[in-house]
Amino acid sequence: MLSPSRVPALRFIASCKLPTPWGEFTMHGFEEASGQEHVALTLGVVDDGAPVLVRLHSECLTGDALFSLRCDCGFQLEAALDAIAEEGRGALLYLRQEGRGIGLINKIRAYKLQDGGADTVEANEQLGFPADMRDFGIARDMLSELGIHQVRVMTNNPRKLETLNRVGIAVTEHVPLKVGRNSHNDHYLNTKAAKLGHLF
Ligand SMILES: Nc1nc2c(ncn2[C@@H]2O[C@H](COP(=O)(O)OP(=O)(O)OP(=O)(O)O)[C@@H](O)[C@H]2O)c(=O)[nH]1
Ligand SMILES: [Zn+2]
Repeated sequence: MLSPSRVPALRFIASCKLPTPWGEFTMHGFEEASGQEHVALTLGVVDDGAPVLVRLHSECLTGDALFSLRCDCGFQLEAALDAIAEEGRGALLYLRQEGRGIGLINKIRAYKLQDGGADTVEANEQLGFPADMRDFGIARDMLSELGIHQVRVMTNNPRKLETLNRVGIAVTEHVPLKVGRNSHNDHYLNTKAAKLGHLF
């Protein structure tokens, strides 16, 4: 249950079935006051109080849908769905935070700067953005609405774990998600470890 004393950052809209190669998920739609939309996919019973295997996945159109090798996102998305399907229970929050929050067109601008030699953090900064604009706090309202209060989180990003604990979602386990390293994203992943604190 959401605390009555605070206004949720986003609102639950509707749920439907979503059959996939990994099984039949339920897809839940949410909307922020700004109009930004997010979805969660759940498999099995997730509101029984036991810790739930969860992935907070930030939108990456290029990696998730267009098979880009510049990052590890598509591989992580598949690995997370594999793990949830194997347990028969879990949740994937698909957060519409494209380009670490700067949006798709700005991510293309950032990629162009990286084509010219900047690293992923320098490119954001040259465009006038912080290295990472994402607020993972929005996951609290999605998880609360789904009846999930304890999570086992698949990520390499310690900021996701810290944020969930800070907003009152108990992280009972950190599950690393190290997949998809290749010659195109090797430098990018090393920069994330060195400058953004990712655990590899
Ligand atoms: N601005 C910018 N965004 C990027 C770049 N490469 C990937 N992204 C975005 O970064 C987000 C994914 O972040 P990652 O740092 O790969 O991973 P994470 O979500 O922090 O951590 P994990 O849970 O371990 O995946 C997605 O929104 C991508 O669109 C880049 O070079 N520049
Ligand atoms: Zn990506």
